Order: sequence, then C-alpha cells, then structure tokens
Amino acid sequence: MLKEFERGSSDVDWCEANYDIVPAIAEFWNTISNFLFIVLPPVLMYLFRPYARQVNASINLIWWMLAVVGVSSAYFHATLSLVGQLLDEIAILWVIIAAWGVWAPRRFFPRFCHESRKSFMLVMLGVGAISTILAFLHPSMNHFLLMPMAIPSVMCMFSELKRCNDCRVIRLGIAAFVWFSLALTCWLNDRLFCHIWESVSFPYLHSGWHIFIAIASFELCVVMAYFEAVTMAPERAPTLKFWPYDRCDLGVPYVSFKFAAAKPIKEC
Ligand SMILES: CCCCCCCC/C=C\CCCCCCCC(=O)N[C@@H](CO)[C@H](O)/C=C/CCCCCCCCCCCCC
Ligand SMILES: [Ca+2]
Ligand SMILES: [Zn+2]
Repeated sequence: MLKEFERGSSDVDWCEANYDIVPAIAEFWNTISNFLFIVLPPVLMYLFRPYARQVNASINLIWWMLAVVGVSSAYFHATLSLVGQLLDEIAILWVIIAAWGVWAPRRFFPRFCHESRKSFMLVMLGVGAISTILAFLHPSMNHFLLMPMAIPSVMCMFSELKRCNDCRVIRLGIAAFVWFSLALTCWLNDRLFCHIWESVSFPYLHSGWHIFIAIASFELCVVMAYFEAVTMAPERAPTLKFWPYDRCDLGVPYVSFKFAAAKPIKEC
C-alpha cells in the first residue's frame, strides 16, 4: 500500500483521542459528526426541484459536492491518512469555487470578465486548478489557507442582505453567520487549546465544528440561491420556506415560488 494511504500518515491530528471507541475508526465522533453533509443533500435536491428546473440546475452539483465533502471528511477522520486529508481539503476548495462560480453577483466580477458569468467561471476554474496543485506542496498548511476563503463569502452574503427587504431571508442569513461564528470558535479551540479541553475531558470540539459548519454552509447556499431566483425569475415571486414547519421557520430552508412558470403560448 502507498504510504500516503496508510493510517496516521497525515501530519494533522485532532484533539479527540485516536482508536478510543472503535478499533477500526481513528476518531469516532469526528467521523460520524459529518452526517449532516450526507443526509441534507438528498432532502435539498428534492425541495429544490422547481428551482433546479426553472432557475439553475447547477444547484444540484453544489448539493452533490457538499455530500462529497462529508464523505471525504469522514474518511479522513476515520483513517487520519494523508490521502484522506487531501481529499477533504480539495473537496472543500472545489465546493467553494463552484458556489462562487454559480452565485457570485456580477458586480463582484473582475472588470476583464465584462459581467460575463462564463468568463468568471473560467477564472474560478483557473484559481481552483492552481490552488489544487499548491495543496500538495505543504498539506499541513492547507486549512489555514482554506479558512480565509470564508471572508469574501460572508462579505458577499452581507452585501446581498443589505439590498434585501424580506425579513425571513435576513434572519436566515444572520443565523448562518451565527452558526459560522460558533463553528469557527470550536475549530480554533480544538486546534490551539487542545490541552485545556483534554484536561476537562471534552476533546470533542471538532465534531461541533462539523455540525455547525454544515448548518452554516447549507443556510448560506439557500440564501444565495434565493438571491439568484429573485434576479432570474422575479415574476414568479420566489419565497423562502421551511420544511416541515414553515409556520415557525423551523426545519430545512428552501426556495419556493408563489406563481407557476408562464406556459409557452400555443400557436393556432
Ligand atoms: C457567493 C458566495 C458563496 C459561498 C458559498 C460557500 C459555500 C461553502 C460550502 C462549504 C464549506 C464546507 C466546509 C466544511 C468543512 C468540513 C470538513 C472539515 O472539517 N475539514 C477540516 C478537517 O477535518 C478542515 O480542517 C477544515 C478546513 C477549513 C475549511 C474552511 C471552510 C470555509 C467555509 C466557508 C463557509 C462560509 C459559511 C459562512 C456562513 C455565513
Ligand atoms: Ca486525534
Ligand atoms: Zn474535520
């Protein structure tokens, strides 16, 4: 077996004790806490069928990629192998690149793209390809390079929220930011202050990160999809809904439409 596939071949190790619960899984709780990344995409693909049909089918690619992030991350924590680490990080990199390619508002495109989404997507593909090559040079530094990619994503969301007057959407965007802040606090504490958390017998903060970042990422994607629907199909009055408890804003958020798509007029 190539040594990069071997268990423990990654330089990165999280606070949770290794092989403590199940002999076959290095970090048990860090592995299973990725479940939201795997459970939510099929639900969202179902709820977003009208959106995929009438606004942008690429949303299904994003849901698939988030599921790949979940599987890669689970594989990484189960083995702590270098291949697992790179799969996890490269999957995160590409879902962020894809989300930017699909949802970045045209006013943020570099001037030479002349507001063409196709050109912007090519730029993003270039950025993704170069970053993927760089990821192999110093793998232990990768997460410190990935984390700052959250900054333009959060700024872009707030810049869109400022122009929005739907209270539900604004609340969802703020909730995404709160979950993201909680997630980041867990991630940093696990990385930097593991000895303190071990001394109080709670080395599980990285599992918290997985759960909170999954909620924040899915909510951010729903908010960005809503803005795209408002731009592309305003006549259909896109609305934010929650399944299964729409009345109390509880459950999985999705974009629905008040009016059906206009049927093409049949010529006699
Ligand atoms: C137009 C803007 C659209 C931006 C959309 C961004 C969509 C983000 C989608 C997914 C990010 C998922 C990250 C999940 C990571 C889970 C795996 C994991 O835990 N990996 C760690 C090792 O196990 C690794 O150390 C993590 C490294 C850091 C990852 C940095 C992720 C930045 C995420 C940006 C999300 C912003 C959410 C903001 C919400 C307001
Ligand atoms: Ca560990
Ligand atoms: Zn992780």
